[in-house]
Amino acid sequence: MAGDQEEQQNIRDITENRNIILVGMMATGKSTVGAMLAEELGYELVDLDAVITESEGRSIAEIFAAGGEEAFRKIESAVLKRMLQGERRIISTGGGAVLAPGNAEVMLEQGLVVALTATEEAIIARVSGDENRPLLAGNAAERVRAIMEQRREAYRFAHCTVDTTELNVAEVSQYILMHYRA
Ligand SMILES: Nc1ncnc2c1ncn2[C@@H]1O[C@H](COP(=O)(O)OP(=O)(O)OP(=O)(O)O)[C@@H](O)[C@H]1O
Ligand SMILES: O=C(O)C1=C[C@@H](O)[C@@H](O)[C@H](O)C1
Ligand SMILES: [Mg+2]
Repeated sequence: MAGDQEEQQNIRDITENRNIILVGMMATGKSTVGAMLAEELGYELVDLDAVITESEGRSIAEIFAAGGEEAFRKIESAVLKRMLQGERRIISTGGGAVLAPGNAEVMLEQGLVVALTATEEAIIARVSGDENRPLLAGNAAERVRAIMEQRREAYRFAHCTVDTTELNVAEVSQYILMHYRA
């Protein structure tokens, strides 16, 4: 292959096999959009919360109940780093996977990092009636507001950001694919 062509092929190989890593607040759609992207691209879907639950043999609520948030974050960081060692993966992280020091840097190295956002109102509506998020126990709307305030800067490190408030899941996926293929 001539030099130029070879370089072009290398660039294509790198970009085409790159992981896509979805970060963002709870209920911005990381799991749902991740599943659609994996289907579209024929990539492996890695839903971090699901991998943690499976490898621990316990629910997220049980992990929080036994060791608190700190114990959960340790497990989450270890699983995240393990899952990032691969390619052609769609990695839907949990909402707090960006919090532990160093995780953001590893994500940026290992793929295209896309932050999903939504307004407080949209998030509160999407989590209503869902009991599976220990950090939202009690008054879920209050907890969403407090956590969003705490994490105001936490998702800014991403390569790009998509506001999902007015988009459906298919529209969010298409938008990400456009960025990925660009
Ligand atoms: N763009 C969207 N428009 C409307 N509803 C959505 C959208 N994206 C996701 N939802 C709905 O919001 C709920 C939460 O979505 P999902 O579980 O994908 O969020 P998540 O970001 O993975 O949350 P978590 O951080 O807790 O894992 C689901 O009921 C899903 O169908
Ligand atoms: O935002 C968070 O901190 C969390 C989000 C979920 O995906 C789970 O990872 C867990 O409930 C914690
Ligand atoms: Mg999820």
